[in-house]
Amino acid sequence: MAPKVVRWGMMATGGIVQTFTKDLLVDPKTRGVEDVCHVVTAVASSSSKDSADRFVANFVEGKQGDTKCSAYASYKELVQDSNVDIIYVGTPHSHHYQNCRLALEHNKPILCEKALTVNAEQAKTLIDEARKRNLFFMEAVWTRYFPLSIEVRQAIQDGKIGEVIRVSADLSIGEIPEDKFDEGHRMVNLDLAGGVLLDLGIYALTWLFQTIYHTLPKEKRRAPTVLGTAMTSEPRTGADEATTILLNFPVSTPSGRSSTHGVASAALRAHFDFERDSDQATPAVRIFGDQGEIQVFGPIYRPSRYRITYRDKQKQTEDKTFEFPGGIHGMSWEGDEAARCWLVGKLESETMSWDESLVIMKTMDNVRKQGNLKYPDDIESTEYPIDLKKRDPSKHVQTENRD
Ligand SMILES: NC(=O)C1=CN([C@@H]2O[C@H](COP(=O)(O)OP(=O)(O)OC[C@H]3O[C@@H](n4cnc5c(N)ncnc54)[C@H](OP(=O)(O)O)[C@@H]3O)[C@@H](O)[C@H]2O)C=CC1
Ligand SMILES: O=C1OC[C@@H](O)[C@H](O)[C@H]1O
Repeated sequence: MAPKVVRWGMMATGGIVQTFTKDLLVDPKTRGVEDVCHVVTAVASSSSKDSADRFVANFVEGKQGDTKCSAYASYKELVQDSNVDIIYVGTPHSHHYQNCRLALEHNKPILCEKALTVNAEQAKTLIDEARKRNLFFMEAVWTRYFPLSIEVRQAIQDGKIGEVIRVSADLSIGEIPEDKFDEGHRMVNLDLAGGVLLDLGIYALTWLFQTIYHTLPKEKRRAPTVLGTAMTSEPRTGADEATTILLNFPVSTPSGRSSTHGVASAALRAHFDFERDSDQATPAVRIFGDQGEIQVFGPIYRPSRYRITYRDKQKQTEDKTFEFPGGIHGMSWEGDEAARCWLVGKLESETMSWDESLVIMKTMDNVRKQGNLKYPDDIESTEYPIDLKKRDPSKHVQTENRD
């Protein structure tokens, strides 16, 4: 049977939208996907029509046969385009709430970049709105859809390492912020909800949640308590440049244990593993079970290798490495998932459910409260519409993507 075609509309023309578009337009058959395929039928830039035109010329034209792609100079025109099935929101997370409200208001399903919003109240408002309007809505946490992540979750559910006692996960990127990011960069700019918690810490939390919380049957999933946090401010902007979090997940195991611990960390100046490309590499995620351990090698947003070691020395250590088929960066799998969900009329993806997005946002709210980290009132607000602070697009520093 011919694959079903899903028509995407891209909201923004920045770094991540470019990467996502490139991945989406790689032939799905290269990754064994036969049921869906993707085209990009519209792109919008809030800075200029020129930027949207350039995007179409560089990333879309010539990559999807005869399918045409419109270029718009406003997000409003994009959400009004009837040739678009689903919108990918790739703006800074400070803007997700306003941008998603706009799309939902025009009855468009959404795949929205992480972090879903700035706070849990905004996330809940969007979820309620999507539910009310019967629209698909998903946080684009790409890593969850990697074959590697699926296998690791399955290994835990199969009991390969016994009961999970503790999980630690780190995403520290080893950059000197004063050299790497000017004060306007989204990584450190509070007006764009900059800082490591929402940008990088969310991956460490993703690993804790997908291995401890998500591997339980739905009715047994309980929000963790936040036992402790440490937060360091970036000297120029006050954004968090290092955050460490200790979580306690309530569980109920056959052996009578009632909690599983999670330790999540993220930082700009430290690095998860300076030896990452050598045979001295150390794992950035460690899932400690009572019968063994699963180690995932970083960067944890795009891991390609894991190892399982066993208490029982008769059992062989297992090492597994993954390829990125068709030369993809790794974002196509979440695109396939969103397309499939939308095609069958699902409102949410099981793998990144509304419940889990919300629990994670609540956890991050709690961490920020303890660290006394606030963003400007307009980006914390649930009011809609708000004209967020104007920027000068000529001063915008576009993110380059790391591998
Ligand atoms: N999943 C992943 O691997 C990654 C996810 N991300 C997430 O994607 C989002 C965007 O990041 P990224 O693409 O790196 O950022 P960029 O700065 O490269 O691009 C963001 C784009 O958003 C649009 N935009 C709208 N309003 C603003 C504003 N006030 N300031 C700046 N840009 C604005 C601009 O596009 P235009 O002018 O065309 O409207 C801009 O190019 C973030 O939420 C981030 O967390 C980022 C990197 C990797
Ligand atoms: O989501 C992300 O993943 C990759 C990182 O390089 C980037 O800063 C972050 O936003």
